[in-house]
Amino acid sequence: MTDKLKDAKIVFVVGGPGSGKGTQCEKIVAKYGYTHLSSGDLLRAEVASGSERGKQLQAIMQKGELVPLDTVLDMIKEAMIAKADVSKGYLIDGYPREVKQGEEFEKKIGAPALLLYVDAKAETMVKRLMKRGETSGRADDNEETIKKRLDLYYKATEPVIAYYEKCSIVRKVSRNTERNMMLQSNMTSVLSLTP
Ligand SMILES: Nc1ncnc2c1ncn2[C@H]1C[C@H](O)[C@@H](COP(=O)(O)OP(=O)(O)O)O1
Ligand SMILES: [Mg+2]
Repeated sequence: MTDKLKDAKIVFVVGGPGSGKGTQCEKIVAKYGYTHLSSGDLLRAEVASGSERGKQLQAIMQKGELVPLDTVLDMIKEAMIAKADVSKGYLIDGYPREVKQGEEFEKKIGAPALLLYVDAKAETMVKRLMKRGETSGRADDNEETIKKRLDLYYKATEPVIAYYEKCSIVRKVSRNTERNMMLQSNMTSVLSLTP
């Protein structure tokens, strides 16, 4: 455990590729002033830096596979520490991608207060990703890689939701509930500053 992050409020944001995790996070940032950290964005920044490690990451991401756990966890932890003095809490978007990632996070950083599950139909996710691919410039927004990312989501990431349901910290948000989400008292009490 890192001292600086000892009492940090942590919210995991989990959902399939193109489910709208980033959009939900932006809304929470606007309303609650949380720090948004997207594992995918952190990884893409490393790729963009042109480093040797970035090149290896790029090759993995292009195939729609998961990068090594230690790499992504180190990056998240570093980014969290960098914001520790000003952060009201953290939205960890795109992590954990598998149960093991959640367990390691808890060992090295701390336990999440909440898991926000961004639900969307497979068909919707594929449509959005194909559309995003027209302008995103992302090497993984193509039909073949999208299919692999979806398969991996159902196989490796969905079990994460069941895992955290056991401790009753999962809150589901889908298109229908989106508008009401910010009014839900359980969300508000966890996210707000008042103890
Ligand atoms: N927690 C994590 N563990 C391993 N690989 C990850 C990861 N988060 C992101 N990646 C890698 C694999 C993903 O296919 C890629 C893009 O991630 P993302 O930006 O979260 O994409 P998506 O739009 O599919 O949700 O980066
Ligand atoms: Mg994203």
